[in-house]
Amino acid sequence: MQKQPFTHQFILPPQSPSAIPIVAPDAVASTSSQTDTSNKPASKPKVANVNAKRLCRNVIIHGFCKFEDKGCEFNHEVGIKPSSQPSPESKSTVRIQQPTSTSKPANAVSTVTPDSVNAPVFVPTSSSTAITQVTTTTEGNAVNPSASSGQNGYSSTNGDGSVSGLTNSFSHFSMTGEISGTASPMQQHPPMSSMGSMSMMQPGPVDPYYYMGASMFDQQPLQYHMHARTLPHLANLSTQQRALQSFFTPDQLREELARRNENELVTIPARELGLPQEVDVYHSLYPLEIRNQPGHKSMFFNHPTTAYKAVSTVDGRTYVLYRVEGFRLVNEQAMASVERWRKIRHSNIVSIREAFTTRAFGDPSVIFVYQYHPGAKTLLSMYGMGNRSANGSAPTFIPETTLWSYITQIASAMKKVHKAGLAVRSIEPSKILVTGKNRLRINCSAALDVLHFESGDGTIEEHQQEDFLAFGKLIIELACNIPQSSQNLPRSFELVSHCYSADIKKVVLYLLSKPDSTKNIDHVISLIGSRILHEVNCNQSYTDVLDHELSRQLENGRLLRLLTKMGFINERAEFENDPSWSETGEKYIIKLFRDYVFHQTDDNGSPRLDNAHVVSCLNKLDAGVDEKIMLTSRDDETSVIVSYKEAFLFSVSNLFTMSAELVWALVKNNNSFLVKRPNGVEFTAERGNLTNLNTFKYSGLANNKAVDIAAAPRGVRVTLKKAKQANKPAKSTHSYVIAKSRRASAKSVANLVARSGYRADLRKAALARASAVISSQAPKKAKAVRPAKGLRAEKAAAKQA
Ligand SMILES: Nc1ncnc2c1ncn2[C@@H]1O[C@H](COP(=O)(O)OP(=O)(O)OP(=O)(O)O)[C@@H](O)[C@H]1O
Repeated sequence: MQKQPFTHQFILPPQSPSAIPIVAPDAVASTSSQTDTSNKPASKPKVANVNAKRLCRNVIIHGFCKFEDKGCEFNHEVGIKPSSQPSPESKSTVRIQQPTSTSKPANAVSTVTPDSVNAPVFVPTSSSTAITQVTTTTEGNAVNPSASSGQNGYSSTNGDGSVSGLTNSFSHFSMTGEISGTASPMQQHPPMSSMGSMSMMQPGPVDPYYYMGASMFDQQPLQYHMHARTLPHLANLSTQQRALQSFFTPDQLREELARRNENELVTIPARELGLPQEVDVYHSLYPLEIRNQPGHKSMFFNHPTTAYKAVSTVDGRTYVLYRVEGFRLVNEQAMASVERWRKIRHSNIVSIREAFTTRAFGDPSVIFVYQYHPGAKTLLSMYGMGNRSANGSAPTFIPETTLWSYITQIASAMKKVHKAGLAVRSIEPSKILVTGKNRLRINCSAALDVLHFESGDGTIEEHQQEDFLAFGKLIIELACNIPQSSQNLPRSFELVSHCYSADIKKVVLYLLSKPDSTKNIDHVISLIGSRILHEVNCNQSYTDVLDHELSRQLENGRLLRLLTKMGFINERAEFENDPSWSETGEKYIIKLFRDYVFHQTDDNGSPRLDNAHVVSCLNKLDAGVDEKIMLTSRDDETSVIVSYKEAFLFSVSNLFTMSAELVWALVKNNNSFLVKRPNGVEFTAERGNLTNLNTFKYSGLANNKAVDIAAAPRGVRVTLKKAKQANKPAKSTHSYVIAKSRRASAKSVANLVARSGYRADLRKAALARASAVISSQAPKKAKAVRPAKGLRAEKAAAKQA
């Protein structure tokens, strides 16, 4: 059966809620009606009944009626408006006037149901086709995806947004196969043809997108690829979405680390503070606390003391100098205990570096040098024990888990010290530092051993027993959070029993019990028991958190390396006149890629600061994905389509074509082969370095031509670097195995390295290395053992017997 030719009339089934029947304007309708009428067979009998005026349901549903010529009594004249006698179905349909070139549907928007926005969105049949169209525009204006919408191939609407303009713009996407050139399979069997067979829409020359509704084309299409959507509120993020902050270190941790850095870096010219410029090898002294009363005696040292932060000229690190003022050290032997303390490494002890006497402050002073923990506070200042006695404020109780954590840490430190045959002697709220969340470190180790050496105030065992008492008092003071609370023990125990579990009291009672030779730290640890496990668990969980943070920073490091690489390559002064960096060279792509990543602009030419775009581009570059992007020059004259993979390869190859001097400048202090010796000599273990010295001449990493000599299963293997294949690791070297006599091998090595003009400057080093390798392969001579005589012979005989 022959299908009805396409007309301007669509009558869609009323059952479909989103269907929009489109009716031709009256003029057209009447014309077509007349035409249809004229074409009607004259013999067709006029049906006098009512049905003759009603539109056939087949026409409504299918667009035609196969019984039209077989006696169907309904009206098949689709051009005639059935409004004269509307069918029940037609009442529910929404009608849109078809726009003509002269009349724009002013009320079209208002008559269209909201569902009409669900009309299919325009999708070009092939992106590459679209891009080719765009890039080879006859006006010579290559189009940047980030350029204005007028050039993006989507909006060739007239300034007034008229539909005629739109029809033209889409004409080359027509599905009728009428476009020039070979029709794609898609065009030969357009999807709409199947719709046509359903009589929803007939295939024909009319733009199939027309019915999408004129109102959709009145506005400029949004550039979805240009504008990142605003993220939903933090509370509404779905599982795959992440807030921007989640890519970086949490604020609290960052703040803490930044504060520590600041503490470490802060400095004031020593002269302003009336301090010496240098004390021994330390400079940039900065007092860690301001003393209001000069000559204030420390309760602990029983001497005026001051703590300074200072930088060592030896290793550039920051340390704390504890100055005990006006102390004359008579016996040099006193310093011996410092050596023993230096060997103690424990996470809850501030390690001591050295101690010395000085007159740099104008008086005889003893200086103890300790590791610096930026931002550390003493337990005393942290819990305000000292201040509270003055202002009488109520004590705040330390949570029991925190108290157990403190007890565990101090017990652990004591165990280490006692095991080393020393006594802590500084378990005091003013000498215990808090260096992180609930992290304690016992400070001022060795100080009393040195200062009280002369007076000989007791044995190590006695001091260890004192440690137990000091520990017990500390727990009482922390638990009650009242200074000197250990002096009123019955009252303090009452308070402790009231606020904490009985286990704490048990530990304190043991610690404060009469000194006894059987009293030891192991017993204290057994009393702490399972609390230690809790502490270990907490610490490991915290380590996991920090590990996680570290791994995220690792990703940042990777991206930074990529950025650094691009930074090294782009806009180098020495490439200014290099033709391979011209506007057409392959290296130019890296420049364009940089612009694509960082210098995108919006329609108004304002910079787009889209972090997600930058991170995504760099990740794709790093992974070398095949996705293609169009890079456009700043003057819009050149457009290149490359994949991330190609861009990655260009960037790598260009990095390797950097000058050897530049590579050396980059790697000389930062490479994984470096072996630094304490005496200042730097060795390196990279291949291609004949002397293993970290110098430019011998560097196997930096030099384009380098020689490596190593032992082969037989003879020596000489490997030469191929300068031209530097960016292809598999092909970048050439190896020769020389298995000859020592002299002949030396000659061959010299020929390879020097006579060919490869690296004459390495001749001597190459010969020395080859000789050493050959020597190492020579069979070892058995040592002639002297026969034993005399006493030795007798001893040997006795041994054997
Ligand atoms: N190793 C260190 N790292 C960082 N800061 C430290 C270190 N040692 C001490 N401090 C800081 O120096 C300041 C002074 O320490 P000091 O031991 O003199 O405390 P103090 O309360 O004044 O005791 P005292 O009453 O005995 O003088 C403290 O605020 C402490 O935070």
